[in-house]
Amino acid sequence: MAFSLGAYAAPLMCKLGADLDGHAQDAAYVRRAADIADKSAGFTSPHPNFGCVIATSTGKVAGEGYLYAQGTKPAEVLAVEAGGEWCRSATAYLNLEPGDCHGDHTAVSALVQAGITRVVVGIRNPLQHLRGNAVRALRSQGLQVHVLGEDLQSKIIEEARKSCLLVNAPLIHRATSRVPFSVLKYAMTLDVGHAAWISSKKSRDRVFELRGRSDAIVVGGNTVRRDNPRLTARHGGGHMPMRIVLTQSLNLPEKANLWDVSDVSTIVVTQRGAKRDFQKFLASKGVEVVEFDILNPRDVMEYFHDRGYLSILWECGGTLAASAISSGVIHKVFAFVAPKIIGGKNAPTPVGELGMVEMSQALDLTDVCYEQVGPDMLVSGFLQPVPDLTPVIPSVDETFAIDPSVTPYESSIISFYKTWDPYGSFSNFSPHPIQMPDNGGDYVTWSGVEHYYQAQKFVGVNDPAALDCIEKIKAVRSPEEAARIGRWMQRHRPDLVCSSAR
Ligand SMILES: NC(=O)C1=CN([C@@H]2O[C@H](COP(=O)(O)OP(=O)(O)OC[C@H]3O[C@@H](n4cnc5c(N)ncnc54)[C@H](OP(=O)(O)O)[C@@H]3O)[C@@H](O)[C@H]2O)C=CC1
Ligand SMILES: Nc1c(N[C@@H]2O[C@H](COP(=O)(O)O)[C@@H](O)[C@H]2O)[nH]c(=O)[nH]c1=O
Repeated sequence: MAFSLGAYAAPLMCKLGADLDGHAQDAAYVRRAADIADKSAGFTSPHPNFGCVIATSTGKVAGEGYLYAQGTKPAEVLAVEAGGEWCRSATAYLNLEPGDCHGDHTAVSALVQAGITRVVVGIRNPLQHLRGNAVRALRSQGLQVHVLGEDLQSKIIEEARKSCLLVNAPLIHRATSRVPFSVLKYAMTLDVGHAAWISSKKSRDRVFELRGRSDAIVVGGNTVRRDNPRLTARHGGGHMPMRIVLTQSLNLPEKANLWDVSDVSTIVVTQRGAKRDFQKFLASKGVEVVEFDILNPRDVMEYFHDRGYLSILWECGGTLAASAISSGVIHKVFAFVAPKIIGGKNAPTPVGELGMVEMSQALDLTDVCYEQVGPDMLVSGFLQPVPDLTPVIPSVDETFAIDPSVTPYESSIISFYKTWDPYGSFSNFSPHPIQMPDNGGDYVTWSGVEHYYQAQKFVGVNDPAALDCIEKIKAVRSPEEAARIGRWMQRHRPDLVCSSAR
């Protein structure tokens, strides 16, 4: 049996719980696929989180894998590599119907070639142009495909399906609402949302993790003026989100931690025409400024959706939080509640004025979780439930397997900013290897365009550090990692950047 061991693919010959049968077994393995899929949240963005568990006919797990980062091997490929010969006549459990960024149905081919005979799919792909394609392709190859909620229905199956919806909530919300998935996070005492440090060190470590799962963090002008935050994910080696400041006045200090963009970028979003000189000052610091005619959270979020952002963490104060909630752009809330009371007649609230007067108008959270983090309680829940994308059509007839609730893409616009877009294979981040000539004219294979692009910044520079950087870029598995190394080096060692790339 040829097992290829790796951190993201594991051969296992154990049972998930004793004597699982029927729906219970299907549900348990799909949940497992969802659990491992979640391990790489943040790194996979803008891709969804994919997990695959392969179980033999006797219910033993032969192999499993999850997508480590965008552009790396699909979960299904890792799982069949780990399972080897044990995959013959086995069942593959997927939390999400595979997409097809390679244009060649890599995940489907891997399952078919490994001899898998049955596939259980947690949820269909929420993206219209991918939806139903892999299910149809697998069925056309003679595999039995069961989609939870369509071909399998019971309480336990419904719970497993829910775990699949939750693990890819950002993608599903983004696909249906056309704004990035937004999480509002705040810390409060038992009575108020004070400005000073409220939550414990453990809670703050948890915040770093939350930051690492997000594409960007949003704060308002007051928070920059009063807290001078850094908004970095300081949990070691994790994904670093961008920082976004929303300010109408642009009345911001010249000295601020957010203007240090050597490790991570900052975008300031403001009202058109605001303080032109300060805009120039920010630009000179490497901070991007974006102007809006009228600054409101919905327009800003639609803009960041179009720039390809998947998930946003709002760490603002109550004024902006209320405005964002009222605009309907906040999907989930994380409230850290510290067991302290500070009182105060004019004490700030974590969410400002929403115009509600009666408790019957209060917004209810759904799928609420309570978790003790050190001395604090973390209460989280959805302000907008994860949309249910189950098609109403029977899954046997795949011809009409298109979700009518997802707005069709404008036919005149070709979208390829992100790899999951309909023309995503044109994206720099698409996982297609390319061959390019080196200095001697010999063709060298690069993992993708982004790898090649980043490395070109340092080509021809007579310094061992430049060569070392090129080799590092070449070696990493994902385009995102290549981009991170290239951008980091460009900021920290501009002297290593060749003149044509400056
Ligand atoms: N307990 C906690 O978890 C947190 C507490 N805080 C505290 O909160 C205080 C700041 O609170 P607060 O002023 O509410 O928060 P913010 O500064 O986060 O948000 C308000 C500011 O956002 C800008 N803004 C841009 N667009 C809008 C809009 N459409 N609606 C509302 N504001 C918009 C304005 O900036 P401008 O004035 O520049 O135009 C406005 O003053 C600080 O003392 C900070 O310490 C902050 C974050 C978390
Ligand atoms: N006060 C408060 C928070 N405040 C948030 O954290 C920001 C500071 O981030 P940084 O500069 O990166 O450490 C601050 O501006 C505000 O958005 N967060 C919490 O987890 N707990 C707390 O008690």
